[in-house]
Amino acid sequence: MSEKKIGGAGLRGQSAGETKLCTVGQSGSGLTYCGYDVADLAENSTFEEVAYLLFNGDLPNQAELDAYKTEIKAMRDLPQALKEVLERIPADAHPMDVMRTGASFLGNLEPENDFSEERVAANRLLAAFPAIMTYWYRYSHEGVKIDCMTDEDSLGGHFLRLLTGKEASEQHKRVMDVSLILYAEHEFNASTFTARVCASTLSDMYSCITGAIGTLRGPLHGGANEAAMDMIQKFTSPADAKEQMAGMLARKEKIMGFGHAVYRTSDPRNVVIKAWSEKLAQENGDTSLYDISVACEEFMWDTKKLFCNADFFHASTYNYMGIPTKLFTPIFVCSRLTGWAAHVMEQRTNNRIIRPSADYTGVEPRTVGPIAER
Ligand SMILES: CC(=O)SCCNC(=O)CCNC(=O)[C@H](O)C(C)(C)COP(=O)(O)OP(=O)(O)OC[C@H]1O[C@@H](n2cnc3c(N)ncnc32)[C@H](O)[C@@H]1OP(=O)(O)O
Ligand SMILES: O=C([O-])CC(=O)C(=O)O
Repeated sequence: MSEKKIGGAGLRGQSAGETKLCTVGQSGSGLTYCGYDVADLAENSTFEEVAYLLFNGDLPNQAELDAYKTEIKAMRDLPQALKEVLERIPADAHPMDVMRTGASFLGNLEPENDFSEERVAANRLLAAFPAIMTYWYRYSHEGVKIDCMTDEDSLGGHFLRLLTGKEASEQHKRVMDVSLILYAEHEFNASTFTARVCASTLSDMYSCITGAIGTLRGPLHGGANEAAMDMIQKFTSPADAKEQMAGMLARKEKIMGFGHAVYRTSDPRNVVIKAWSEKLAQENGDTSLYDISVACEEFMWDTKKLFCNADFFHASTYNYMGIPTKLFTPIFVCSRLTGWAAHVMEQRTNNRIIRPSADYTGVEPRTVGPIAER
């Protein structure tokens, strides 16, 4: 096997375009959406305000926010044909495949006919994703056909109610809101770049989002929150976590939820979600999952100088809220839809088809010989 190329591989460090939406790692570790620090947004805004910000470039005033929330609340239900498709997807399907099919099928029923409908398509997906995920989950796992409309004020609260059929606590609703804010946007990450490449061919919003979901699914990207949960659940104590992780590193296994393509010393989303994980652990009374997670964080920093990315403490946070592990990455979809759609709209305002070049490393030119002589 030839030696792995690190330098320019994966387009690392290269600018592939301009954006007004986000900066990542500009001061080493910072993250801003349209000029606002993500920690400020997580403390002082709601996910709906962030969605509005990404789609419009500015935070809404109260009247604008009220109107926006009313608009997307009315779009939460699913068409009957989509419910029937979701009912046919087996319980052991990957929930990200369900999200991909849900987005794609909705695009058949309610296509974006031209770019003047891009906001409607984006808002429709935003409003419908929680029901796409939970309608399939509860039908396939519990045999229940849920009512996809709720009176919940926030998208996070709406999702939690669809998942359990009961109203979640104010604390859990707020944690979900913060989580959706943290995951909303991240510049030219792999899934967003996929969406922009698709948009650059002048394709429709649903195709861009469907492609982005497929890209987010992988464990090196959004799938890491689920993979991190699978890992920490196997550890019996902080000491066991350190011992097992040492073995994983010796076997050159990737530790999910650690490291980043852009940040070098920390991911600013980690400190926010870690604090919520700790609060939920205390509320729960059993802090062992949080303690194990902290041991993992210490071990990875001490041995490899690798830090937790946004995904790692999301695992324990969601687990403390009783969310099934297989829904972790689909929740990421519900949030990142805002970033993806905003990038699609931005790409369309100043478009040139994205088509880079490749350095050829294949065989020298040759001719096709007769098949009997090959
Ligand atoms: C929301 C998100 O999408 S955040 C990212 C979520 N993904 C994960 O948590 C998966 C685990 N992490 C990784 O695989 C990587 O750190 C990535 C994909 C996030 C970034 O990849 P890169 O930019 O190539 O990482 P970077 O250049 O810093 O790392 C180089 C070396 O560091 C080591 N390294 C980086 N991350 C890890 C890790 N989590 N575990 C073990 N070793 C690691 C590896 O030795 C890697 O060498 P390799 O190419 O032989 O695997
Ligand atoms: O930026 C990246 O490469 C991955 C990431 O953290 C994200 O998409 O949130």
